[in-house]
Amino acid sequence: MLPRHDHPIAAIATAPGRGAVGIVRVSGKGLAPLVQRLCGRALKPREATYLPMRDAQGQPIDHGLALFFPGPHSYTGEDVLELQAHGGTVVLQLLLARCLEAAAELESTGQPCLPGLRLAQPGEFTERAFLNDKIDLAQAEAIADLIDASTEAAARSASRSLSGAFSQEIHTLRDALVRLRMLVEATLDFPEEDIDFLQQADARGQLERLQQSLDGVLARAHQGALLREGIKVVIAGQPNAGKSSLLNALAGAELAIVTEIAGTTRDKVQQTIQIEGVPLHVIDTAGLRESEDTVERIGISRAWDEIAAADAVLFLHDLTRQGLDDYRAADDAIRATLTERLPPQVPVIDVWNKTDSAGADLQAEGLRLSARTGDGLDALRRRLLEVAGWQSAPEGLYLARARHVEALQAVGTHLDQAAAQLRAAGPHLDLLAEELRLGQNALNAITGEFTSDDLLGVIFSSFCIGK
Ligand SMILES: Nc1nc2c(c(=O)[nH]1)N(C=O)[C@@H](CNc1ccc(C(=O)N[C@@H](CCC(=O)O)C(=O)O)cc1)CN2
Ligand SMILES: Nc1nc2c(ncn2[C@@H]2O[C@H](COP(=O)(O)OP(=O)(O)OP(=O)(O)O)[C@@H](O)[C@H]2O)c(=O)[nH]1
Repeated sequence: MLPRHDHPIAAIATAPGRGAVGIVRVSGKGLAPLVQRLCGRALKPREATYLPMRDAQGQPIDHGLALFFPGPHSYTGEDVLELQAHGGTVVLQLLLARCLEAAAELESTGQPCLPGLRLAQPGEFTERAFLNDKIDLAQAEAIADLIDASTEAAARSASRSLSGAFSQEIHTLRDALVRLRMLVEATLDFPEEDIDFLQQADARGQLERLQQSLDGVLARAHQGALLREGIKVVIAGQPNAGKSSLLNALAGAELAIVTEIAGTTRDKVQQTIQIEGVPLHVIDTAGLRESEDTVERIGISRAWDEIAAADAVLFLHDLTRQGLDDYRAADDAIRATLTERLPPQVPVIDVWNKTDSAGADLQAEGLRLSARTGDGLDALRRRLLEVAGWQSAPEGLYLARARHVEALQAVGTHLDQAAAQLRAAGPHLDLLAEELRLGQNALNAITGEFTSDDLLGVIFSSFCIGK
């Protein structure tokens, strides 16, 4: 059996459903005979040809455009054939089936080319582009992110990553790291050169500059990841504080049910809102209180599950009730449980709601707003962005993933260890060399050099079919 990547692959490349035009795409080595069989003629490279696309009996399935990209000058780096037909589900299915059938016919006539044309798995075209060095891993991820982008800012920065802006920064870091490694390795190989040699070459200065550049890239990657992934904000508080009203006000739509009856919200309601292009996944939860009602108790237990998984918690209070002892006691109890269950780095934002109907003399710390009138919402939006760590989009931002941020943090840890060795009185040069090597590995994992097959599988399988 051939290795997976040696089989030619075929798929419908356009979104399922009706469309003006739909594309069936085939990629593999040596597709020319298949082109001949499917199109009844050879095609000029990279030129659209209008022709009938026929079934096995010679009956036309459709009339459309055929395009042949001989490898390596194609999306995947292999031969690519595109059949651009009318975008109906059945037409495209028939064309796809015809491709598989024509390949099987060629095989049965003993043609040595084109063994085992099969349906492509999700992301497999792009995976081939990666394996054939058309793009690196960060660029492949940017393709998926561009397709999935839900805001203009996300799309523009994914496009910048795709054209290599992020990869370029990684290469620059890696080049500097490799220079430093060469210096250290040379010192290891020639022990008589000893530590003076490193001092003369200003190894410490080189490492410091590298750490500074890394910090810059990390900050930008973090912003890019924020733009892609957003943060999860959970609105929590006692029943009737106005949590559902606040979600609705932030979303600008009546999503969650609002009533004056305490305990209205039973199950979580989630909405992604955007502030300056940053996606915030806001979740309204059941009001927190002691309850005998079975359904409400399940809702409250789910609320705590959501809170435990939050990046930030909006602790909502009712200004009109802040003077009541019972109310304050219940809030204190909630705060105690929040402190107990939340990791210390998760911020809790205190927000007092219903300013429109509370007296001016009331004292309360935290933000004040009215979900009803919208007063104070802008300040809350700004606070949320601040908590998310968003520093208003710098020019030329690129999209990044949490995976990239984690890898860059790992590089930082190795560089810190390396710096500690360099500063030590009797530095262990072999340990220093090892930290630098590990740092380089972590950088390589971003662009996909020496990345494990498992990780590649996870990344590409999240693509859509035909991509
Ligand atoms: N019809 C169609 N549109 C599409 C795609 C496609 O596969 N088919 N793409 C699929 O995602 C994207 C474009 N991606 C592509 C990337 C490289 C090449 C290509 O032919 N590259 C050659 C030549 C480059 C050049 O002339 O500068 C090469 O790399 O050598 C084609 C499409 C978006 N639009
Ligand atoms: N005056 C005033 N009333 C508000 C405001 N926000 C919400 N309310 C009212 O407070 C009551 C409760 O609002 P909800 O949004 O359902 O409160 P909740 O916190 O989701 O309640 P549960 O689902 O019971 O947990 C409703 O009668 C709302 O109209 C506000 O800003 N001002």
